[in-house]
Formats: sequence, structure tokens, C-alpha cells
Amino acid sequence: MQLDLIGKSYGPNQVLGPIRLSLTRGQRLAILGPSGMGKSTLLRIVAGLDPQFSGSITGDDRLALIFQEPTLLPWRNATQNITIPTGCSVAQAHEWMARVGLPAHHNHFPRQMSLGQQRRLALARAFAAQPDILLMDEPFASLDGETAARMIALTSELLSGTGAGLLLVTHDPNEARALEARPLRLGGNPAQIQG
Ligand SMILES: Nc1ncnc2c1ncn2[C@@H]1O[C@H](COP(=O)(O)OP(=O)(O)OP(=O)(O)O)[C@@H](O)[C@H]1O
Repeated sequence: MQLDLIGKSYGPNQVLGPIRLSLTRGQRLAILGPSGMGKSTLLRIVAGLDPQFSGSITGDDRLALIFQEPTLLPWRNATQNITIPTGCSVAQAHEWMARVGLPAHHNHFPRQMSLGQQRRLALARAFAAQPDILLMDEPFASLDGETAARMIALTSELLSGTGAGLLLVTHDPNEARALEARPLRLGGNPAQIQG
């Protein structure tokens, strides 16, 4: 994936300036910066969710996206939350659930699962899509320290096991360090990557 961003504005407000990013399988990058700096805006552009920017994105990598909220389907059980969006088989969904530590939750609905379990299900769903690059927007926020540390370790293990790359958006440099992601700090107005 190669991003050549010239700029991104919301109406008259230019949020992002020129930014070049390139990322491939096996590489890990973290976009750091304070609240409101444009981190989520940048990730949404990379994810293809926001076509309204000037510049270009090239590459045919398969992407999977994880937001802060697990964004699960409330009326589908855990297995269907993986099979429906990814098109994988039930057996594959169950295998991913086992890998994230949810072997006994096949028929649970999201509301019957803790936030930490829902996050693990979202992680299983993302990997079931067999991404080349995983895009994550503050995925460990609002988890207690121990749960966040376990999720980070699990994410790192699955990235290494599958060879997927990572683009992580976070305000927390410790998360980037724990995931061995190269930190890129957004700053300035409009925001760019600072030296
Ligand atoms: N849909 C929108 N319309 C107008 N302005 C927006 C929109 N989305 C974001 N912005 C503005 O763009 C700027 C960057 O927002 P963004 O959410 O990308 O920042 P962030 O670094 O991800 O912040 P946070 O860490 O708080 O999530 C902010 O000033 C925000 O108010």
C-alpha cells in the first residue's frame, strides 16, 4: 500500500498536509499524535472509507479494519459475526475463535460477551478475512491495563503468525512499542509526519 496524500480538508478546514506512507506485509507502523490531529482521518483514507482527499493510494493489498468499538452484528451469534462479513467457513471461524481464546463462545451473541471478549471476536473476524495489512484505530482504548496487555500480545502473535502488516492509530506510544511498530508522529497544522 502506497499513500501519496497531498491534502485533506473538511470544508475550509485543512486537517492533513502532504503525507507519504508505504506499508507492506510484515511491516508495522504506528501513527501517533494528540487528539484531533487527524489520525483517524488518515486511517479512513488508507482504508478507502473516505474518497474525498487529494492525492492517491496505490496497491492491491487486502485490508481489514478494527475500530475502537468492536462493531459486531448484534442479532448474529459469534460464529456468524465472522462468517457473514468474511465469507469464511464455519470451521475456519471456529478455528479463529480458538486462536483468540474464545473456543466456547460459538453460539454467544455479542451482548452476552464482555467488552474484552467482543474485542477478541473482532480480532478473529479481521484475521479471518486474511488481510495483508491490518488497520487498527485505537483498538485497545477503554480496556483495563491487563486486558489491553493481553490483547496487544495476542495481536502481535497473530500478526507474526500470518505475516500481515499493521497500521495502528493510537495516542499511546507504549502501545506502538509493545507491538514493535515504527512510530510516526503527526503534528503541525495541517498535520504532517514530523521528522
Ligand atoms: N466528518 C468531519 N467533518 C468535519 N470535521 C471533521 C470530521 N471528522 C473529523 N473532523 C475534524 O478533523 C480533525 C481531525 O479529526 P480526527 O478524528 O482525524 O483526529 P484524531 O487524531 O483521530 O483524534 P482522536 O485521537 O480524538 O480520535 C478534528 O479537528 C476534527 O474535528
